[in-house]
Amino acid sequence: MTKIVILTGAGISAESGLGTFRDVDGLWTRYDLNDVATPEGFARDPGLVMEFYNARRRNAAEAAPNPAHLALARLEAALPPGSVRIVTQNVDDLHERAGSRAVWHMHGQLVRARCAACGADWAAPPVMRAEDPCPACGAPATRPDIVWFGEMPYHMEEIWEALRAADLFVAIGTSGSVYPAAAFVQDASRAGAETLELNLEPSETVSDFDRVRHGPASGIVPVWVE
Ligand SMILES: CC(C)NC(=O)[C@H](Cc1c[nH]c2ccccc12)NC(=O)[C@H](CCCC/N=C(/NCCC(=O)O)S[C@H]1O[C@H](COP(=O)(O)OP(=O)(O)OC[C@H]2O[C@@H](n3cnc4c(N)ncnc43)[C@H](O)[C@@H]2O)[C@@H](O)[C@H]1O)NC(=O)OCc1ccccc1
Repeated sequence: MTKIVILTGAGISAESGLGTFRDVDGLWTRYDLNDVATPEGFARDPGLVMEFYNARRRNAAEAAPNPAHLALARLEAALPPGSVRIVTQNVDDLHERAGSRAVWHMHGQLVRARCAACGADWAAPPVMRAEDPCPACGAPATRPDIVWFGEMPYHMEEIWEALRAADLFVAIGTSGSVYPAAAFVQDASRAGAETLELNLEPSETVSDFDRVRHGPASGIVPVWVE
């Protein structure tokens, strides 16, 4: 059974109307990531951070999966169970809303909340406030269930195991500028996997890939899947 690991980034959700980070008018051109995507920024101004993620949660809820998300869900359904694994850096839920099941959110999810005191997590209400009490321990220490810079990504042991067992590694809509995700192509190559980049333009790690196809995800991903 061919094992396929697919890494996705903000580019796959761009055509669903969710801004990317580093493109023209990307999120990091409008917000300082040190203020809104670090534990230090959250400690300094939790209200600003909650506002930032409440707005992104609202945008994601109003967005819809595009043909790239739908094609990946079709691929998973067409192959034997366990053949396709999506590892996404995205915090939106468009993969699941497209029908994908085998999805690891290595940087967390907008639809989840977490307690900064006891670590419990629960389904996030549309609007969250830092002083909201934790349903498990009662502490007024709510934060978005998002992995910020300087924090350990989720599912790392399972991800590395999947990369070691992969026959094919595909990266879709990611600039290859944030680690450890940007090193996955090398991890997969080292383990003998074939590697393919599907992106609007060459990423920062394009030279690490065996094959590349450049163009909008909603066009090139369905063609690759068919
Ligand atoms: C800035 C960078 C240099 N810094 C890091 O990488 C840091 C530090 C670091 C660690 N190791 C290093 C090694 C070297 C240098 C630095 C480091 N990494 C960390 O802090 C990580 C944690 C990082 C996670 C931060 N949280 C995010 N997101 C959640 C928040 C939120 O979403 O608000 S990162 C965030 O930016 C990342 C990059 O974004 P992309 O998704 O790639 O989006 P981008 O805008 O950059 O690019 C979009 C691409 O799409 C393309 N595109 C656009 N439109 C389309 C289209 N229509 N179709 C197709 N493609 C399209 C564009 O051409 C472009 O190429 C994503 O991961 C995204 O999740 N933690 C950690 O390292 O812990 C310890 C550790 C170490 C080893 C092993 C285990 C643990």
